[in-house]
Amino acid sequence: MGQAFRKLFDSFFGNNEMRIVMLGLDAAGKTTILYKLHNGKVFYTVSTIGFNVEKVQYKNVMFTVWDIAGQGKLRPFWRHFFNNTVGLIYVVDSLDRERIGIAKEEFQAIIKDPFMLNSVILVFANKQDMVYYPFLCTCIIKWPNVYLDLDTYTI
Ligand SMILES: Nc1nc2c(ncn2[C@@H]2O[C@H](COP(=O)(O)OP(=O)(O)OP(=O)(O)O)[C@@H](O)[C@H]2O)c(=O)[nH]1
Ligand SMILES: [Mg+2]
Repeated sequence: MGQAFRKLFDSFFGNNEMRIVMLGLDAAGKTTILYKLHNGKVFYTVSTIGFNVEKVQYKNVMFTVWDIAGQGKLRPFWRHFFNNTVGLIYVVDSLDRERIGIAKEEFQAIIKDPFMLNSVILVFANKQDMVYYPFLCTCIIKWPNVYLDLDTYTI
């Protein structure tokens, strides 16, 4: 499990079962990450219709990680998963420059939702293995509980 994910999971010390949602545009890599977190393996994936859910044990805490479909027509359903959520992993495809504006708008809509106001947030810049010039992190973190993660982590 990579440093970015450890940082997120460590912030929940003291509780014994928690729910985390993983969101992002279609093909960002959410399902791939879910199964890598769950059992360390990368599987062939098809675009999710609905959601996948797996338990991820970290130290003595059990996380239930919900990977929700990211296709445009399915995004209106995201908000139904916000209740009782302690953490958000927002996955961005670093190669998908064309839709970075849409990814930003969707992210802004999520963090404005009243159910998400106290969530810990990890923004994960995925597919860094394919980026010719790896990101230099020069971003300003404005939101109080956002970890902006642009390092070349592998999970
Ligand atoms: N090169 C590279 N490809 C990746 C990475 N993560 C995922 N992919 C590929 O990206 C494609 C989409 O991955 P998924 O995990 O299915 O994407 P998703 O976010 O679950 O998409 P939806 O289910 O449609 O919301 C697949 O072909 C993956 O193999 C990565 O870190 N690097
Ligand atoms: Mg998926």
